[in-house]
Amino acid sequence: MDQEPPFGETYKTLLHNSSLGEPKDENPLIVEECDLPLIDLSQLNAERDKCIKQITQAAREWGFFQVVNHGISQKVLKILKDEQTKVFHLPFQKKIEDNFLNLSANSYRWGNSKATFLRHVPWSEALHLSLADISRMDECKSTLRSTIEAFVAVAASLAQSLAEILSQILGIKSTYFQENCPPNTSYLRLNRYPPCPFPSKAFGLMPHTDSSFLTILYQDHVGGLQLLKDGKWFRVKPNPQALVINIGDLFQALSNDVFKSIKHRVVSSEEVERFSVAYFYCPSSDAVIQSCCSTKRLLPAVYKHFSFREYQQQVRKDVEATGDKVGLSRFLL
Ligand SMILES: O=C(O)CCC(=O)C(=O)O
Ligand SMILES: [Fe+2]
Repeated sequence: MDQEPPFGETYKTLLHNSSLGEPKDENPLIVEECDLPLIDLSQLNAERDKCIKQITQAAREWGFFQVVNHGISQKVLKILKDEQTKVFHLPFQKKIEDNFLNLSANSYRWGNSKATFLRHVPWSEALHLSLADISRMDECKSTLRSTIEAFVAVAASLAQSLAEILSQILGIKSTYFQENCPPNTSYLRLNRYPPCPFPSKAFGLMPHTDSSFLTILYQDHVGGLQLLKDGKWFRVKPNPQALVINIGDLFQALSNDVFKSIKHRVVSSEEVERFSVAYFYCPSSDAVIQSCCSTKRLLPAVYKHFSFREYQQQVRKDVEATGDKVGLSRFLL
């Protein structure tokens, strides 16, 4: 189909060599179903302390949880999925045009041109948008744009509220996120995972942690998201009413390892395409991340101070050099 990126042709050699020297999987065979903690955010009104405790506990123990009554209507989520489908179903040649949807260069991404192993090729395509880009989006895609804007407006305030809740037990001042994450410093990523003929050889998205403070994910009904907990991979069962929240590297560093940025990956289906939307709550490039050592936890800092710019540059450098991200361990003291 002319909508599909040319995975088979581009990665022919990697496919051919795929049994040779590919990096080893971490526990590839053990995949279990898991019931992520499911938190009803409407309880923040009636039983605030109990709900805050659930959120904090989930972030410590899992680094991942799901929320319902999150404020994003099912109607917005449905229109977003429909619009996302239309955009990714445009011909591949159109998607790689300069100025596609009037977005910045490299907003449309697929595969990984730097990969030297099939294991490092994400069998997926994505639109990676800085929030500042959204207002420039092509007028002829006005429904996509207005739906993204509706999603982002709620996601932004949800992200800030969750971050503020989580920061309470760390003793971080309540204005920290307001000050460091002004509007438009976060990112939105629309993902599409085409059916993959070799789901055991290539990931839809390889194991990674997110570089954000936290990520809000909306996944469709197909499934395929897995997370690594206690050395085992767990499938996250799709819940159409829920959003998935995960802690990112910046919160792990800020919390001095109290909250965990957990590795996750996507295993594609052989038969059906899958869509997801990820909102990465990020600070401005100049923001300095400094491990908090709250009065209750006088543990020495685990990480050096670093700016978000330094972190992003290091990630880019590692991905270019090896096809993979090293992440927080680069900044250990
Ligand atoms: O598609 C998914 O379920 C996960 C997406 C993801 O992890 C990401 O975009 O960073
Ligand atoms: Fe992710």
